[in-house]
Amino acid sequence: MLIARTLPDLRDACMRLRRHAGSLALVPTMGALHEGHRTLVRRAVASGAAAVASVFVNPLQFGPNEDLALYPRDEAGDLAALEAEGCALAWLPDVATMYPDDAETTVVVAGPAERWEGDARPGHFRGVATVCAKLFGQVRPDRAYFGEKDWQQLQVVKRMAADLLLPLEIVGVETVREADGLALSSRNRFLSAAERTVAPRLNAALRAAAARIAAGEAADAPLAEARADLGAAGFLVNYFALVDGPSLTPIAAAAPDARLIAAAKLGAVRLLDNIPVR
Ligand SMILES: Nc1ncnc2c1ncn2[C@@H]1O[C@H](COP(=O)(O)OP(=O)(O)OP(=O)(O)O)[C@@H](O)[C@H]1O
Ligand SMILES: CC(C)(CO)[C@@H](O)C(=O)[O-]
Ligand code: BAL
Repeated sequence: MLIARTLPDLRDACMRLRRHAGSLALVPTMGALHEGHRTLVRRAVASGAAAVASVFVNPLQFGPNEDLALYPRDEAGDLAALEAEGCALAWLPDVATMYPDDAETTVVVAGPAERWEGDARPGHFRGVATVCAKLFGQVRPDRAYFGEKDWQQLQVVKRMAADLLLPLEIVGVETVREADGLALSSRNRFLSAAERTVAPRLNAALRAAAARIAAGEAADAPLAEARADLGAAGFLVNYFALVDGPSLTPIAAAAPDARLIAAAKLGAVRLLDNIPVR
């Protein structure tokens, strides 16, 4: 596996890989890689392209009171995992490369970036869209892989790529879960043992509400009951909503592309999850 830490090294590696494999597939990550990330890399490798994974903890997507300083970092473990999955190139830029002092441009997506995570984390999607636009410009991949676990992020990146006429395909990959339903996330390691036993209830509440809504019930009561049950179990529910999947606008009942999305805090850890309603 090649490792690039500077733009000249990245350009050289990408040119060689493109010549050899014909196409490039990018997996953007913030490191602390787990089976969810590894699944994205496997999907990229299976596409026949040379897989490029970026590892960059992006300061622009963290709010002033968020966990940037505490975000888990494990470069040696990340490189070993990427190599084991057949990744061709690891791109490990530093902050000065991604955000030169004289930079004056950021990317702001409206529509799917509004509401939900957009409300809970002001500026977050500006940071995500900006860093993804830069990564796409640096690597020039034919495809980029994102997890459905961060559903709203996936829709924001798809919207940005379409609106800016970027010549790449954005591929969504189904959420990888623990056996008890908890979506894998780098932040799960901060759950206490007691919180870890409660955490799968978020996914269970989504599945219970989805079954009722898919059976024809209006969303109000299942959503209200899910919020109340999760509150009683110790979650601080941020949102638990039925939306149109691509646009993230709230809807009142089942529809094609309907999706249940939720964010809830358990102790210090903010958990995200979502599932289709069908
Ligand atoms: N359980 C999962 N299943 C599928 N994809 C995932 C999963 N967890 C993360 N990803 C995807 O991996 C990519 C990188 O995510 P990131 O590095 O933020 O990891 P994370 O585990 O989501 O961390 P965080 O704790 O910040 O949510 C994103 O496209 C994300 O959606
Ligand atoms: C897409 C991403 C790598 C951009 O920093 C990040 O938001 C993430 O890890 O999901
Ligand atoms: N997985 C989304 C990145 C973040 O929480 O900032």
